[in-house]
Amino acid sequence: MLAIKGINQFYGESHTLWDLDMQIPKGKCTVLMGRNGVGKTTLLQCVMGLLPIKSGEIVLQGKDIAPLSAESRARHGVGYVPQGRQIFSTLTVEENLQIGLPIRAKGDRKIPAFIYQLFPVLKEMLHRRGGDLSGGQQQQLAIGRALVINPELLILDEPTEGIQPNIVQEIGDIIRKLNQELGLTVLLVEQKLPFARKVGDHFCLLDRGRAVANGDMAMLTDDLIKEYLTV
Ligand SMILES: Nc1ncnc2c1ncn2[C@@H]1O[C@H](COP(=O)(O)OP(=O)(O)OP(=O)(O)O)[C@@H](O)[C@H]1O
Repeated sequence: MLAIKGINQFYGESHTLWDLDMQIPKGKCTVLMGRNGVGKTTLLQCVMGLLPIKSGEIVLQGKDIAPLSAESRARHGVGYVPQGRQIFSTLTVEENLQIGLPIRAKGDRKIPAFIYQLFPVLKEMLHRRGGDLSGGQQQQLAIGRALVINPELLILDEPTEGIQPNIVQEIGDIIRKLNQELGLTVLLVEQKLPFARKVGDHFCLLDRGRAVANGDMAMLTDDLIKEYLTV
């Protein structure tokens, strides 16, 4: 689905991603893992076109999208749930959802009903301000907003960060459902190992801006965890 080929990224003089290769298999849920500061968010932002890369390719279904704008990448079917959710707190739930509508085909610019079926709370709170929602509700809104563009690839940056445990499980169930029932390919950053194991089919490990290991989730051994994840 997505092949990241030899990308290098810099913040000014600071070389952050190094010759990074990664494969995100179609129809699978891939969990991107690594300690704080290894470059996970930077990588997702490069894929989304929110940060420039110095070299390399980002190939989505056979096409290099690296030269394209962020908006154009969304039009190619890449949905994004950013770290910290980035809900517009003074806009209503409905207005937050409407942000993705211009990406949809002309004549079909309405919020798809399945989003309210997945997240009934959004329907109930349609006219409330985003800032009035709880953390868990805001995360549901952020996922719902990303789904408005009908993505084929959904990218989520730490969707469980700062969320109550009972809602974490709900978010996990929804990610599985999007992946298994609606067929979305999912790439998510996750720090919590039990959650990663529960929702992920596949893992990729980053260490200091380099991809160091990947494979089926069952291959995430204690040795790898000790070397690249344990703080
Ligand atoms: N805007 C920026 N300017 C300069 N350096 C940055 C910037 N954003 C991140 N960095 C640095 O780039 C490196 C990678 O950061 P990044 O946020 O991608 O890591 P991460 O793995 O997502 O970490 P976390 O798990 O804490 O979110 C870190 O050393 C960080 O300090």
